[in-house]
Amino acid sequence: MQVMASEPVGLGQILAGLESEDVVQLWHSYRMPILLSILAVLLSLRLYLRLTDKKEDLKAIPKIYEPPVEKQVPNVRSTSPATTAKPKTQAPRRIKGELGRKSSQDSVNGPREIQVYLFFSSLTATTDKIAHDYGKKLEESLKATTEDKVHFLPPKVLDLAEADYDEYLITAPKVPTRNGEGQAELFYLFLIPSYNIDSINDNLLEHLKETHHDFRIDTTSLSGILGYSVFGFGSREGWPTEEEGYCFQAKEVDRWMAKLTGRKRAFPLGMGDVKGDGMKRLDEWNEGVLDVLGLLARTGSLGEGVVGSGAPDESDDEAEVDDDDGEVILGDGETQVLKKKSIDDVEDLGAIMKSSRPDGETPAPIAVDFTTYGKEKKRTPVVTVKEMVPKNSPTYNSLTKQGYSIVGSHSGVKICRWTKSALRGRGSCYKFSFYGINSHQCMETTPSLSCSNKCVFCWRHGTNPVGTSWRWVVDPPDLIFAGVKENHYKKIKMMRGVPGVRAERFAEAMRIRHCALSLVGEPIFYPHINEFLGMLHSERISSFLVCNAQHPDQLAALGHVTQLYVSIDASNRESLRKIDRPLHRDFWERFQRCLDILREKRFKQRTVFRLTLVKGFNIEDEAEGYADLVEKGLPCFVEIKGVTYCGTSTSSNAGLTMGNVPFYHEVCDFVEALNKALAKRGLKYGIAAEHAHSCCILIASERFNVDGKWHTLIDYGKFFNLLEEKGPDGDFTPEDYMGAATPEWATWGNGGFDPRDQRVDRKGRVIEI
Ligand SMILES: Cc1cc2nc3c(=O)[nH]c(=O)nc-3n(C[C@H](O)[C@H](O)[C@H](O)COP(=O)(O)O)c2cc1C
Ligand code: SF4
Repeated sequence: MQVMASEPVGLGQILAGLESEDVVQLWHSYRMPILLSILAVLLSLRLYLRLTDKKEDLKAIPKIYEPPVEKQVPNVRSTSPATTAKPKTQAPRRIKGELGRKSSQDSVNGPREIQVYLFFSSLTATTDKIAHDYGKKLEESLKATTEDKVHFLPPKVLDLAEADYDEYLITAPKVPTRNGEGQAELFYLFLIPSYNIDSINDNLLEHLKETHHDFRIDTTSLSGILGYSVFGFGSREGWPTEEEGYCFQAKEVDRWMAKLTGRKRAFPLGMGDVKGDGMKRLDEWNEGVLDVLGLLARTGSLGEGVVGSGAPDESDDEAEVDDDDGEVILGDGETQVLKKKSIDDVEDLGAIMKSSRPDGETPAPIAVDFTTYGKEKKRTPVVTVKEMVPKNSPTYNSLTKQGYSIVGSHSGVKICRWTKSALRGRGSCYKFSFYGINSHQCMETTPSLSCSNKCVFCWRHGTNPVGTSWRWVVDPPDLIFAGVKENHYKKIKMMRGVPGVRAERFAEAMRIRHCALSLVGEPIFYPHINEFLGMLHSERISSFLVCNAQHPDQLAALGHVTQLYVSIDASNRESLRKIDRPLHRDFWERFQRCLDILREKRFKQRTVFRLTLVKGFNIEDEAEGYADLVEKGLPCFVEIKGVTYCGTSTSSNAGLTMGNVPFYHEVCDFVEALNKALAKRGLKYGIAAEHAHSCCILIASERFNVDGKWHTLIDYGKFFNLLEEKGPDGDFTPEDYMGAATPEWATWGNGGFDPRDQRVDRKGRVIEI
């Protein structure tokens, strides 16, 4: 074999050309360099592996134990030896809050102990004195609240000018229980006057803000406390409104505490004018705070709706709550919420109702003609067939998901959008402007979720049963009355932790004064509606009842209500058929009879026509037709309202789009045309009031115009007195309980927004008016 040194030859070629002797020969000649090269390669490989060793063994064989987790340090800013002695880590540690914990008490022996801290600031000593007096009063009240399993330690009153923020306002301090075996749970109260000059409040706010933004600390580092509440003092003399700075620093403290505690606002921010209602407001706030502390003592939780309570329906996120509720209004001022589609149409519902029976059977229900409830007819006992909204039915699930509480088997209650808005001082519904109804004291309910129409503008036909006769179990009125009240109050209480809720309105809301029987369904469908009304009135709760002009016998048999509405959704037969999609074949005749009954009742009841305007359905060229209907029924009032579109499947199924929603100026034009048409007929009516915010205008009979002034408000006290004196069928007229003059700001041309409140847009931003 020849190896050509001058040409580069491949190892393969060389080996291929070798005989076995050649190989031996080659080995003898080159074995030393070969062996040395192999050794060098092995040594370099070993060296390389050692240098690049990354403990890959973790991947292959997981460790069977974890190193002990470093214990939490309570106070990162503290310089105490206990803190500095802790082992340090390279990266900054995060101090964590304890959101969602039910009880922070570690003690296993003895009762739980709760320590209330009352923080205050004071420049001119007023709050200093109030805080110390209040501290003593609180101590007495808490003694009474103390239960076997819970002990309230005497409250500690702390001046924010002296208190160590690091100790109390970074993380919850560890306060040993009396037997030293555990830790007390903490509750914070703040009494904060506001100053538009530099003061201790600025330090406090700066501290809260810094703590929230400190990257080493959990953003909710104070979530270890049970809850907090703030009360602010200010002076309306110098700072008349909140926009002008009234109690502005208390609001700020409340806001930052909400962030730091993970929204554990146990009771809404209270505010009081030091030269006016200050002490009264403080008392109201104190009552609320005591209620919550009582609840904490009994249950260890802040109650439903408050974050940290662990309840499924904890209040919304601070930021989210500032947004619009996501509620949609269709048809009228009453809140009708539909966020999610559940059932597409009423036809589905029939099938669902059938299939929802536990036994899967579909018995032929015996229809009970509820129209036998008329005065002259004998009441037929109602045959129990099945429940209208059984607990396991999709209807039930759908309604409860939308925020309804179902009471018994056919009644519902829901806190309306305006009630929430009024609680937050963001405006009441048009019924406040027109009739003096306090929205935050109004309960919206129905004793019958079922209805006999499928109105295009009403989303409700998508989720609740329909029928022309009552075919269901009938719940007794006392069960419904107790149930709706209980659920209404429960829902109001859930607003406690919502930002912006005003303490005084919250306190007032715990007394229902009005009931709007118009939520969903047809209230007079319920066979015991008169008994139910009697219960409302016996507690001096006013009744605004809305019916759909399809049940003349029930209408005729109805006793006194504070205000009686009939929905007038169209001015002629064809239009009514298209818009209301009634189930009754003789719907037009029923409608006409209802108008006749209303005419007869006009000197006994405050009768109202409610018109809901839907562009393309019932506005165009119908002013004259509506005027004819007014001439027939001669109602005391005509409420005209533009439909509000929600964009849900149900409304779009009904062929409704945003294009069907009239602008406010279009509603105004219509109202003026109707007013002219009424005058043309010699009818004595006039445009009395408006609530532009909800696109609603009121035409009133001149019976309610005294000396050139409209008197659309109601004297509720008088109404109840008359009712008590004369009974539900007694002889008294709407004029007998006519209230004071309609406030100037609510009259036609003045917008109608309650000047006490602040107007906000859908994102909660203040609207300048
Ligand atoms: C210098 C000064 C500035 C004030 N600024 C405001 C203010 O901006 N907004 C407000 O509502 N009240 C304001 N007030 C009213 C105080 O909040 C109110 O008088 C309070 O009760 C004072 O409490 P104190 O006596 O404990 O300091 C101010 C009072 C003072 C003396
Ligand atoms: S009347 Fe009552 S229930 Fe109806 S919208 Fe007004 S506040 Fe709500």
